[in-house]
Amino acid sequence: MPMKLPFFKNKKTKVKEETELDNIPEHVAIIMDGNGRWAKKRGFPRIAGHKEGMEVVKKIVNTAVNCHVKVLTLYAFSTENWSRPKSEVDYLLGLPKEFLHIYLPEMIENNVKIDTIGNFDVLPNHTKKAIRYAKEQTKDNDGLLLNFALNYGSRFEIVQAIRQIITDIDSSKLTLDKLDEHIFSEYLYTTGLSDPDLLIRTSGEQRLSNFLLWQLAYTEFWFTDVLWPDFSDEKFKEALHDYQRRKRRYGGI
Ligand SMILES: Cc1cc(N2CCCCCC2)n2ncc(-c3ccc(F)cc3)c2n1
Repeated sequence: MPMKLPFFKNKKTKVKEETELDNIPEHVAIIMDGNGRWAKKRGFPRIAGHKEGMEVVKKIVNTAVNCHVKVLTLYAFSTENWSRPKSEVDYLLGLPKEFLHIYLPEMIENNVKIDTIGNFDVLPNHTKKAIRYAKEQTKDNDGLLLNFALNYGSRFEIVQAIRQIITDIDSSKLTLDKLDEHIFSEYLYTTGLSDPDLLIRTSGEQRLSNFLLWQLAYTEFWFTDVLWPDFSDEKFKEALHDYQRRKRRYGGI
């Protein structure tokens, strides 16, 4: 008597339809590079590139909202940027106030929550005042988290984390045996945030420039020659679609 094999009900297995929203990267990080080059190509002063770049920030934020991205981290000012001419540093650190003066109402309307990572305290008072107000005005929003990396440097962030861990171990707030990757990540500016799923860098450069060195360990990188002021919602969606293609498993594991 042949062994009776189990049989499956002749039910039509539901094929999961891939949708536009499948495999959307939850956290997208962007190195917004190429602003100076954009201005130079046009015979404009460098600050014209930064100004145009600020307008693109607003466009890409709206696109990220519409594409259901959950966190958007933008590298706006690095610790290395302090070495630029004072006039350019002053202009750059005036952009947060200018951006928020124009676009904060629209950010609130779109349920965007604004936050920052980086060494905030040493920024100019006018910059801090504008950003503190925006953080307060958006603190209860639960839509896109718009996270500006301001006066951010990853190596500084990692050294600060190590210093604090040593302090906490010395004061018995932490014991060495409890220290692992998860506990370490809680000492970084990005504590509580998931690591970026997708990193976009514009202007053709293919390096990290001291950005999120710990957090990008498993992140997909997408590079484009397009200069940030020329970046568009079409290019942003191209990056998202490329990410979706990489993550598609066609029913496999
Ligand atoms: C320093 C800096 C530079 C800056 N650029 C424009 C984008 C291209 C890259 C550099 C220049 N942008 N663009 C938006 C902000 C900003 C920051 C915080 C905030 F709460 C609201 C807006 C910004 N901040």
